[in-house]
Amino acid sequence: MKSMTWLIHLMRPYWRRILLALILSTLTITSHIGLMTASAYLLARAALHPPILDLMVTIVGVRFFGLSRAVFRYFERYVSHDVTFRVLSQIRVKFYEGLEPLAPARLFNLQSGDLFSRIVADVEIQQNFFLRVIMPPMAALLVLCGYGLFLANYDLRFSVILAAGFLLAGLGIPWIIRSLSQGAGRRLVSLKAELNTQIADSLLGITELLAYGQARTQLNKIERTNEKLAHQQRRIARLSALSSSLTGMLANLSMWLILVLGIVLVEQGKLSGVNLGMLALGAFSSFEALFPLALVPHHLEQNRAAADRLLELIKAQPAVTDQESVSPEPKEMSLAFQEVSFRYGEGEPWALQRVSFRIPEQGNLAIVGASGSGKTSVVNLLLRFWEYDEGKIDWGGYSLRDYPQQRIRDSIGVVTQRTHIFNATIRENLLLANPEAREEELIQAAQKANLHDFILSLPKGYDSFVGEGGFKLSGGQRQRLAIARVLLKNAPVLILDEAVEGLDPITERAVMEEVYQLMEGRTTLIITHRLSGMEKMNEILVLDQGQVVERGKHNELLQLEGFYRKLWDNTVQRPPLEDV
Ligand SMILES: Nc1ncnc2c1ncn2[C@@H]1O[C@H](COP(=O)(O)OP(=O)(O)OP(=O)(O)O)[C@@H](O)[C@H]1O
Repeated sequence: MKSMTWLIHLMRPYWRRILLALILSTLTITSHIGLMTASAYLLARAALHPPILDLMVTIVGVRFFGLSRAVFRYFERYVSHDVTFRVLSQIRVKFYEGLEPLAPARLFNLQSGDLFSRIVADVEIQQNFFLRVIMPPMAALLVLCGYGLFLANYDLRFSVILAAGFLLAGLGIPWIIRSLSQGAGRRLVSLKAELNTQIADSLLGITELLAYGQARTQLNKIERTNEKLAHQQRRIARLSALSSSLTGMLANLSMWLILVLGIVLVEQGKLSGVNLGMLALGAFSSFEALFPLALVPHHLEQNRAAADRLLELIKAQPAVTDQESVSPEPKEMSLAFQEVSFRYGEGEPWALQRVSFRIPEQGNLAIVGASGSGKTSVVNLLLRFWEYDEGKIDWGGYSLRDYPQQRIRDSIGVVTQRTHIFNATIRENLLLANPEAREEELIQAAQKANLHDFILSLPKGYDSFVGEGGFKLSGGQRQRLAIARVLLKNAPVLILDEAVEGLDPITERAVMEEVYQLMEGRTTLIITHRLSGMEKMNEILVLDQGQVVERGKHNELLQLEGFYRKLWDNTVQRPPLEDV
């Protein structure tokens, strides 16, 4: 129910347009009724051969209703779709507003296909809410009142027959269809989401599927889900056809009942014979308002299921929330962890336990350790993606929690192993870090990152497209682009999280040289499990299972003959770059 209240709340600002759409929809059906009644009356009168002038008003009426039906239909479609698309854009805005604070912590649990399905399909479904759920019953009610009153002018029993037909077709048939559909609407929504998830997953992993010869198996899985979806869609199509026939039958029945009653009244001299066809055909055509009603419960169910999925996400509690207090100004660009403990969720193992370190302004620190030891978790906390459970993180003399998240992120430049390159030009990818950067600054950053010459060698230089995920760039070029971004951002704090992971040894060392230059004048945290260049670091922290097991300088740690020594011995030692 909450989700329906949410949707209605979003529609409230457009109540004038909604009212107009409703009036236009009622007028369209009224014109249809008018056309049928006027035509039937005209035929009946014409059969009596009256003077042509007596028929003029009716002839004009037939022409008028014939035209007005088309005109009202046009404007009704225009206004109702305009309202629908306005509401859809509101939903999208609200959804993105709700989604943003959840990134990345709360979104990790969702598969990309599922998220995509919510963003696109679940939002799109809401276009049915006004067009197929709210408007049809209201228009039907107005038509019943209008034509019922018209019939009551001749005999109240006509109105009773019409009301009974409307009740059966407007409530009885939807009830039957709802019972027969047995939650098909909800299943359709979840099957579509499942199909999207499977397709997205398969596309992302297409290389692995091909390499392991599993493409056919995955395709079969998709086909099975697709078949289940098609089965549900066929069921809905059958029910839709059934509902149309039942409504048509009731329309005919009501028409016949009105006709029979009319004949009796004509025989009793209480009704003129020329009105007979008009009243019966008018009743028949008024059922046009009832055809969409049978599927209202089905659409409502789909809307609720999709809106529930949207609300589930945007009403989720963000992992980190900004405090109300005014943001302090850091006294200096230093960073300190004091006995910090953290885990990703209640009941999960500790990712960090009582970790302490301090990086003075413009100082540097490296955190090394085996895979899964908690290195990236340190970065996640510093960037305020997650909230730490115990201890204190201090930034420039104040608790990290005192700063708004954006304030912290504005001061940090990050180069990670998975630098995301957007499907745009090199220029646009660079400007992401500083949209105001001038051309000279752009070139300077690219030169310092050793990327400028490569960019110039491309046919369109800085305006060359790099493809989705930067597939036209090599691993080294991608990391250099990330370094150029950090240079452009010119942030006082630098975090390098496995920045050279996945690069060949020569490129790794070349990129590392650029990274070390980047460190100058910046407070730097390097996360790595490769130990080349560690002798340049002021302090090295060795993490194992979330705990600091060793700390000190490179040579001191080697002499300890402990964990670091083991890591060092297992790392292939490479000669300096000049010797390569
Ligand atoms: N989003 C998450 N939800 C739950 N647990 C997580 C999440 N991310 C990491 N972990 C767990 O936290 C622990 C520390 O992970 P972390 O990514 O910090 O290690 P790491 O040292 O950076 O590893 P790697 O070098 O492989 O990147 C691991 O046991 C990991 O399984």
